[in-house]
Amino acid sequence: MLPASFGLGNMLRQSMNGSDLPSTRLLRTKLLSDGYPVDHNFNVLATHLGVFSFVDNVDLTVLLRYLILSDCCVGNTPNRINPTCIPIPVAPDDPYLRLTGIRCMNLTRNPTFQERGCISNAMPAERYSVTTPLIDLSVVYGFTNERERQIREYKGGLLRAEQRNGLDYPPGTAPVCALNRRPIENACYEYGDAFGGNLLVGVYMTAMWFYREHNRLARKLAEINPCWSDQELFETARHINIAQWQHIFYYELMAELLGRENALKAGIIYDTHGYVDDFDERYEPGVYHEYVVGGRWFHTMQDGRTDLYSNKGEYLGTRTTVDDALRSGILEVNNTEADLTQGAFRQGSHKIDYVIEPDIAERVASNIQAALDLPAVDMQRGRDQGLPPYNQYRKLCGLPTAHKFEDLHDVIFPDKVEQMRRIYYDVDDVDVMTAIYSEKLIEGGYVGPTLFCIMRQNLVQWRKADRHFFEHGDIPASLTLPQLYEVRKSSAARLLCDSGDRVDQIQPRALLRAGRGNEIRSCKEIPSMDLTKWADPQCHPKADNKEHPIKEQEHYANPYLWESYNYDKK
Ligand code: HEM
Repeated sequence: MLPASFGLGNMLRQSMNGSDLPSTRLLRTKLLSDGYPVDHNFNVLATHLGVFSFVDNVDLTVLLRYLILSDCCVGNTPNRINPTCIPIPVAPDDPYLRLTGIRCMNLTRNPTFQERGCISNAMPAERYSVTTPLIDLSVVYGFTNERERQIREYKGGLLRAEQRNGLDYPPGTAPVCALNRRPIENACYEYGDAFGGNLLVGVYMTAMWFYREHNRLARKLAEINPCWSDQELFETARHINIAQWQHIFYYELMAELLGRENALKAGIIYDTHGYVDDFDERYEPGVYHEYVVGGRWFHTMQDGRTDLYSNKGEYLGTRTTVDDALRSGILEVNNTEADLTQGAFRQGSHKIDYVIEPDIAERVASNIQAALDLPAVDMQRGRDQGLPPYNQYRKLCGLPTAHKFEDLHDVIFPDKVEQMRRIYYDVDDVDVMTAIYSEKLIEGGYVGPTLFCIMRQNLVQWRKADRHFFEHGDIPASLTLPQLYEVRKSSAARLLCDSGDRVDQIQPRALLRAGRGNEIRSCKEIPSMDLTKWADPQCHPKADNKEHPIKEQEHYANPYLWESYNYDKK
């Protein structure tokens, strides 16, 4: 969003006085605390879909570099010689690590286009990422034609799957889970993106639901259109699957996190039953550096525990979330997938605030590294990706430039500003990610004003840049209006009912805690898509194929998702 800011030779930006910027571990421990508060609004399913959405549009292969291969903390001292090293110093009086002797956290720079010889070293370092930078289920389908060929069955439009207990599973042969130094349980799934897809529990559960959902859609479409080829079935199932993911992502997850009213005003979502033709060929599909750095704010909502529940709602136990990274095989041990799925919509997420769950703050790399503080890494990544100081984003986002620390009081709590004043040399040194972790939340949303401004820019850009965005009606491949109307019935609740492991009841707004107005109820009461709207006249020559007009009272395809908004309007 803004020109990159690096030091000489693309090293990390320096402080206004020419010294290194302060340790992000120091900033993190002074500004954010460790603790266990539970959110009253969101549940763990929102976290799962959130992290899945990021893996859908950016890759985390940088982890392979520093978790497995590098040592940027030789002898517990930050390595300043190796240019790929950006370790985080730990102060001797660190509140948690003072007794351990750990004085350095291992971290390497993101891979860049420069390293691959694609652009000159004289240009600002540019992060290299291989995933498609759109909301397009690339975790499930992959991001190359070659990978798509590997995961397709080439029969009935299906993705390759093994059937166990009446459920589809992708083949379980991906070698990537060997990176977790724990016993490998049976499977590590061949999702389209095998690394990203198996990475974290939220990702491999969500990838599983959408993988199965593809096959469910393909089988239904084959019943409706027996004359369709494998290719037609595959393309249409994938089109519907991506369309419903975009609907869930924009109208359910983002609408709740940013505030529905805010998202409407910003042109992120629309209050309409028709098409939204906002495709604009001047916009390029892409992910802003600020979006993937700023999005890390949601690490605050990540719980360190993933609870197991029976489908009657009885608490069965809990798992340590960070230990389950790269360990998707656990899903098929006993009833783990079914129990974690129940837990996902019954367990409150970690509260979205300034307190970080201790495992996320102290040992996010599980047993692979002695200590790793994720929010500190998040702040360091802002520097690694060349984000200029916070003051420049204030200007970009319509806030006045701060000339002294006290000027930050408009959007940051005074006690946090006071900490910043003590740690930074100059107000122009303040990192944008440090500020995102410190800003007061906007009215009706769960992000501060700078992150809102950043997310708005990317979310609007994705809609405008993606010719195939589900609400666009102006290309031959667009959904017809009756089909669009069906996609607008989709929801996370329906996805779990159709493609989760043994879900027969759920609350309609499944990302939110169950309770009054959002009671857990039978899946029969959760709106579902009518796939006969995809019936092909060529397979049904005698049928009445006229399109039926949509009635006004059917305005909102899934009334549950708009409930809070209509309530607020009243
Ligand atoms: C078990 C839970 C989670 C763990 C263990 C985890 C861990 C990580 C790690 C290790 C990184 C890379 C750190 C680096 O830059 O070197 C990362 C990046 C990131 N995470 Fe998480 N995370 C979790 C949940 C979430 C959630 C719930 C969200 C958002 C809803 C999220 C959003 C992000 C984003 C946006 C990035 C940056 C991606 C990139 O730049 O490639 N994470 N996370």
